[in-house]
Amino acid sequence: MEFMTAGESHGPQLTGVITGIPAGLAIDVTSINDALAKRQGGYGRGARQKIEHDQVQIVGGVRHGVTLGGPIALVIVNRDHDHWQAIMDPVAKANPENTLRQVQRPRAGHADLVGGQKYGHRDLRNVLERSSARETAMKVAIGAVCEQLLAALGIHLVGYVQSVGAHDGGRIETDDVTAIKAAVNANDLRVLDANRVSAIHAAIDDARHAGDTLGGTVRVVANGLPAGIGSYTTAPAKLDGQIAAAVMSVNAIKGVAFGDGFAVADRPGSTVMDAITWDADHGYQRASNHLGGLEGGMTNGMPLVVTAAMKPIPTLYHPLPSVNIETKAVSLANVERSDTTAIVPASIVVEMAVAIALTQALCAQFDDSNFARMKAQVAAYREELRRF
Ligand SMILES: Cc1cc2nc3c(=O)[nH]c(=O)nc-3n(C[C@H](O)[C@H](O)[C@H](O)COP(=O)(O)O)c2cc1C
Ligand SMILES: C=C(O[C@@H]1CC(C(=O)O)=C[C@@H](OP(=O)(O)O)[C@H]1O)C(=O)O
Repeated sequence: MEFMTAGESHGPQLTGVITGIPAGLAIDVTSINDALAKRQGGYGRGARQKIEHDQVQIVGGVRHGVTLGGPIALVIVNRDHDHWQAIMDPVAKANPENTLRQVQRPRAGHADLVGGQKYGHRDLRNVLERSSARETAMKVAIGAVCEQLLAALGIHLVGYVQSVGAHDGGRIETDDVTAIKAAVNANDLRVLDANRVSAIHAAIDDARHAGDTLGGTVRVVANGLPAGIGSYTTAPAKLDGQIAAAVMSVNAIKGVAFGDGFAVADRPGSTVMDAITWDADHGYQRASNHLGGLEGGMTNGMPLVVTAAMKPIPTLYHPLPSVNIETKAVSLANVERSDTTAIVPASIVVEMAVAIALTQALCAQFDDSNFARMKAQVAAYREELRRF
């Protein structure tokens, strides 16, 4: 399974194409739109989300709610394009007199300067329109299709905010609880401890008032994966590498870890390895899950636990010094309308990145032509594992 997205942040639409999803998979548009709505939510978002009301249109590869086996084509319209028609027209020639919304003072931490240097753009808007995380709306729609395949195989994912940076340089943690799913759906911050929400809102307010921004960490848990997805045999076949690449490709994600993460480096092996157990009903399991469900580049049947670190939003309303690329004068960086933090949307974008990577691994390992055949193969494989 492969996918591609196209489209600029203020262009007419986002377009997505997915190949390699088997025929015969039921697709529910409502749940794709629910995922899109979650991505638009969260405290600390900028004004753009008041304009957009993301809804997917399926325009290829699905008939009467069931996949056909061909490329699946998806569209999400950018409502904000109405305000940008002349500036972002894909066809009409630019009016050289109209310098409105041109960008010449690159923002540190965004793609502006290096993207301009690499692609030869003097108007850095040509960079930021595509480097914008607006693209993650389509990634979520694609991931929501993947989650439907995974759910039909008994594999369920949830993403949530684990911590948010604080304006004083500290960190506000949210608490892990067992009823992750219910709690995640219960509040807009997708955090698990309601008492923490007001502290997090206050930290985000502080940052906004100071013209500053915040990052944080998000966690994704996937339950129901059979052991042995991925492989130890070659570097590109290792599932941990595939998931890390998918998660790191999300805008502003700067770190990824599995299970207990970087902490394992400081602990003795006896407290990090997960002891092997066996019973007739479940076959092999692990007594703990420090390694986050991965051994040797393969799932081991325990929940997959992925944590990702997001840097603060690069656009600062109190901008850092920059350089005007035309005059070379020291100038404050350009200020674009922006989020103060996007940690809540990041929790669903990272969840969907993991869903895409898992779907790719499953489609590579089992029949990817017909979903009923894939499902039967996965069920037979689960039984083989139980009897091993
Ligand atoms: C959901 C989401 C929303 C974002 N919103 C903004 C934003 O409003 N302003 C901004 O400057 N960066 C925003 N970012 C981050 C930038 O897109 C990102 O930092 C930039 O593309 C540079 O890529 P890098 O941080 O991966 O190096 C957002 C990221 C995500 C995941
Ligand atoms: C549009 C989205 O996020 C955008 C991501 C983004 C960036 O630089 O990454 C900058 C902002 O764009 P705008 O200037 O149009 O408000 C965000 O709103 C979205 O998430 O739907």
